[in-house]
Parts: sequence; structure tokens; C-alpha cells
Amino acid sequence: MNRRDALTHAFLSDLPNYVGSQNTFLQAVEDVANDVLPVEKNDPAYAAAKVLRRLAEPDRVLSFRVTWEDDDGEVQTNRAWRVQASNVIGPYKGGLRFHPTVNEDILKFLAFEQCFKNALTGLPLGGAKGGSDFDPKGRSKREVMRFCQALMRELAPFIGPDRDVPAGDINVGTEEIGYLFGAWRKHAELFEGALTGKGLSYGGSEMRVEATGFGLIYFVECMLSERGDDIAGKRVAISGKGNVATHAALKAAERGAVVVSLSDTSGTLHVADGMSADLIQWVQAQKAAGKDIDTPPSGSGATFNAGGVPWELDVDIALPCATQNELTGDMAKMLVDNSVSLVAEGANMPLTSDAVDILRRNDITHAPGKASNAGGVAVSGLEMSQMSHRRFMSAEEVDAELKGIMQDLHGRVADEGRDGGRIDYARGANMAAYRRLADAIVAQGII
Ligand SMILES: NC(=O)C1=CN([C@@H]2O[C@H](COP(=O)(O)OP(=O)(O)OC[C@H]3O[C@@H](n4cnc5c(N)ncnc54)[C@H](O)[C@@H]3O)[C@@H](O)[C@H]2O)C=CC1
Ligand SMILES: O=C(O)CCC(=O)C(=O)O
Repeated sequence: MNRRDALTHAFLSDLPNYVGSQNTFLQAVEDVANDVLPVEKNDPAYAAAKVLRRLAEPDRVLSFRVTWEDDDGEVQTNRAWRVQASNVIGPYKGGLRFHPTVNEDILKFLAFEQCFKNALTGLPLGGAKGGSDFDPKGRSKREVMRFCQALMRELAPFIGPDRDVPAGDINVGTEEIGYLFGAWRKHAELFEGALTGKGLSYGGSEMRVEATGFGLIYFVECMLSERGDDIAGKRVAISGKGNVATHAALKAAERGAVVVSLSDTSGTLHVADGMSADLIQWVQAQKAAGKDIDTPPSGSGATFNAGGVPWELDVDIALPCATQNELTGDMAKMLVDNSVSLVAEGANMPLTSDAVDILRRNDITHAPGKASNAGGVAVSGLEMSQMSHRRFMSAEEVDAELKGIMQDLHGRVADEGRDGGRIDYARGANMAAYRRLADAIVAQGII
């Protein structure tokens, strides 16, 4: 082991001493540490500032109880958190997730990733993430509204347009953001952009709903053009059936790709000849109505493979768009066996560490979510500017800005990640984001 490796090893061995058994957070920090610590140790200013050690500790973790009343008049109690990771390059920014699996570990990993992602956008956005173990499944709209209002009663004192600007994530879409914004506005007695993902009638941006999925496809198109190739005719497997998955599917199909799957935890919807926009919109409608996707409309050409995963299918491109660690080592081997040549993450950290290693060993190009799914937060940044200026862009203008941001972001990541004839996108993303954060940390002193 050389000196550089020894220093990285020492950092990683020490991590659990202050992170404890938060394994998802550890996974995210380790991934970054392996790429950036060798550079940090050789840069006197970065090394003296102990940049990564500081980034691996959120500025603060707010933890609170949310008490609300269900439709039967019964009192319900949930746990919620806001992890404010770093505001060194802009106000804290990142989504809110409602899911029974939410805990401090998951939110710390997401907030850490968000710092790097937001730095890559080139916009002045810090990193944060929040959410609750509240499960909206089976809850009425009134219950969801009361829960959002109760959560905002606790969160409101800690957010604001120049302080911390939450947005949506899993199970938090335009409807929930509406309830959250209404409650914040009442609390603050202000009409300001304290949240993004708002509805168009009260300060939202065109294209925020589509931005993450569309941005993912713009990024994939940049990756393909590096090889002198394009997406038309490529067979694409997508996991998930939510906002990111379905908008990626719509954009890929519009660009001439053959989208063969969407999925949920119960199985995979498969169309060998490619999904039509109508079928993708059916999936969106089913999800919005809280219904399953296992009985596709007749004539759509779709079958549902209960228990199956999209990675079993014969495709060129794989886009995991559901949730963290959904694509395991065994599934990565399926991608290798099926000669997949490109994997780009729509979800945040959807690949386990061994899946990443398998792709790397088999020379499969892999873009991490902090680069390829940054389109959503980038349009959130545009929503913040539009709200401040009181001047709103058309859908065409926002889409053109989004495309430009994803192309610039791809260029920055590719430049850092170029290694002979190939591009290491994971390293490129970690390094490009780290440099921006590190320069700001060094410039602002020991604080
Ligand atoms: N909405 C956004 O703008 C952004 C979302 N992301 C990430 O994209 C991923 C999907 O988020 P959205 O589409 O917004 O959420 P959504 O609420 O619209 O859809 C959630 C999706 O996750 C799946 N899912 C949830 N928990 C799961 C589990 N334990 N196992 C398997 N599948 C599960 C659901 O089937 C569904 O496909 C998440 O990782 C999120 O953090 C990343 C960047 C921005
Ligand atoms: O739009 C935002 O502020 C956050 C989006 C988000 O949560 C993410 O990029 O993972």
C-alpha cells in the first residue's frame, strides 16, 4: 500500500467512529473518499482545511416529532428530519421524502450526495435533504394534507428562500408541495420561494415536474455522443414507475429509443417492441390513483412479469430510477451477461458498491446520479431565480436552459474523468464537485 492509499485507508477506518452504523451514509462517503482523498492529501490548502472530514459531518441534523389526526380522529405520530449538510456555496437545497424506510442514515446519505450534485450544476445551491417515515399509501388526501401541515409547523422556523429550500422526492410531488407551501406561507406571513416544485398558479416553474427524467436523457445523449453514437434505436430498460422513471421513459421514447420496461417492487412491465407514450401515461395515471401496474391495457403489447427486474432484459442501456441500492451485484452480472454498454442513474445511489465494481471491471460506462439526475435540482434553482425576479420563463425556455445545464455539467464531469480513451464518470463527478466545494471551504476559513 503506498502513502496515498494509507491515508485514504486511515480516513475510512476512522469514519465509523463518528458515523456509527449508518451504513448507507458510510457507503456514500466511502465512494467519494476513494476518489478525492488522494487529491486532497496532495493539495496543501485542501489538506490543511480537512475538506472531506468537514463535508462528512452535516452542519446540523434537525429531528422532530410530527403529530396529526387521521380521518377516524385517531392521533398519529411520525418521525421527521431535515439534514442541512452544507451551505458553503448556497442556501441548503434538497428534497423531502415520505416513506416508511426513511431514517437519519438515509437522509444523511442523500444530503451528502446533494452537496456534490448541487455543486455540479454550477448554480449557487447548498445541500440538504429531509423527510419522514410517514407512509402515504392508503391515506386520504385530507390525511396527507393534515400530515404536511403538521410537518411544516415543525420545519417552518428552519427554512426560507435564502436559508433552506426543500422540494419533492419519493412520494412528495406537486400536491404535497402545495400543502407544505400553504402551511409555510401561513406560518411566515410571507409569499416567498421557501420551497420549489410549486404549482404553476403560485410561483412554480414550467418543466420542474419533467426535469429530472428529461435531464437524465439529455445527459445520456451527451455520453453517447462522446462515442459518436446517439439514442435512436437503442433498447433501454428503466426501473421505477414514478416521476423520474416515467419522464425519462417519455423523453427517451420521443428521441427514438425503444423503452422496454418500467417497474415497481412487485415486478416489471415489459414491452419488447417499446412502450408508447400512451402506455407510459397510463403508468403515471395508475400511480397517481394509487393503483398497481400489473394489468396493462389490452392492445398495449405489455406483459407484467411478477417478481421480475428490468435488468434481466436484453438491452443496450440501463436506467435505474426507483431508489437507493435497488441494483445489486447479482443484477449487475445480468447487465454484463446481456452486454449492456451504458448505465446512468436516475435514482440517488441505486447501485450497491459491488454492483459498481462489477460494471467497472467489465468496462461498462456508468454515470452516478449526482451527475445524471441533477436536472431536477437545476430546474429548482431556476424556479428560485424566477420567483425572486417575479418573472417566469416559458416551458421552451426552461427546457433549453435544462439542456444547456446538463451539457455543461457533462462537459465538466467528462473533463475530470477522462482516463486515456475512456471516461470514469464516477470519479469525474466526485472530483469536479469536490473542487468547487473545497475552494469555497478554503476561501471561507475555519468556521
Ligand atoms: N423527483 C426528483 O426530482 C428527483 C428524484 N430523484 C431520485 O429518484 C428516485 C425516484 O424518485 P421519484 O421518481 O421522484 O419518486 P416517486 O415518488 O415519483 O416514485 C417513487 C418510485 O420509487 C419506487 N420505490 C420507492 N421505494 C422503493 C423501494 N423500497 N424499492 C423499490 N422501489 C421503490 C416506486 O415504485 C416508484 O417508482 C429516488 O431515488 C429519488 O431520490 C433524484 C433527483 C431528483
Ligand atoms: O429540487 C430539489 O431541490 C431537490 C431534488 C432532489 O431531491 C434530488 O436531486 O435528489
